Amino acid sequence: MIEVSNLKKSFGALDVLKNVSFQVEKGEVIAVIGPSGSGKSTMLRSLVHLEQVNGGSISVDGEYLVKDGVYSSQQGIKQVTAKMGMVFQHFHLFPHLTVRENLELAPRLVKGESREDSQKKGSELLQRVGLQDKADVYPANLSGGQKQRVAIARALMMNPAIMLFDEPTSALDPELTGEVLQVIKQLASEHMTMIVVTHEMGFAREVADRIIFMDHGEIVESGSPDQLFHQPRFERTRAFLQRSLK
Ligand SMILES: Nc1ncnc2c1ncn2[C@@H]1O[C@H](COP(=O)(O)OP(=O)(O)OP(=O)(O)O)[C@@H](O)[C@H]1O
Repeated sequence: MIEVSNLKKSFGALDVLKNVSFQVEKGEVIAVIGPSGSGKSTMLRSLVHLEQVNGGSISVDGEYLVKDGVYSSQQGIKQVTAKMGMVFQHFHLFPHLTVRENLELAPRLVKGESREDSQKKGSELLQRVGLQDKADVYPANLSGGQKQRVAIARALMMNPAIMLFDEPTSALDPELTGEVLQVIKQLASEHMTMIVVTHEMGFAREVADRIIFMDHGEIVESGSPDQLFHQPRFERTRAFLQRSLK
């Protein structure tokens, strides 16, 4: 359903993505791992047009965001990016809005949903992430784990077909990562299509259907967690895993 081919992205003279290609099927959970600076975030951000690529193609369900380096019309870009919800490392909640208002803003403004509909959906999603009692609280009064769960609920408000997570637990104290990973696991069990950039190897092993290992702007190896964690032929991923577990 997501098809990425020969993606290229440079920042000045720095080639950050070099011919990145992969596909994600409906319902698949992909974990993207790799050293710092390998291009994981840039790849993810390119999918939702937060980065403009220099070449290659991205399509979702056959609709192109960019084809051979040429972007679709504004309308086309909107249609493709609307299929994806994104969750960032640093939450990106609106600080001047309550939790409920953070959730309801985009559905009302972008989709023109009625107050009644967005309130109903907001309450359901807050319940789902275990924060029904925080609806009228401002982000400053939430823990990092709670903020991230609000960010996930906010992304789900737009009914995305695909959820993208960019290191969703990296900014959290270790004791708060579990509550966020639990919500992502719940989505995986409901067969939400997801791409999760993560440094949480245990999570990648447990939840991902497939792991993509990126290094220096390339997908170096990819396979099931079992393959990557245990088979000798995936030696570069294994070497990385051993380094990161030290
Ligand atoms: N806006 C930018 N301008 C210039 N260079 C950038 C920009 N964004 C990213 N880079 C560079 O691109 C490279 C890849 O960055 P990216 O954030 O995609 O890596 P990453 O694999 O997600 O790293 P990390 O795990 O540390 O988040 C890095 O060398 C980074 O410094």
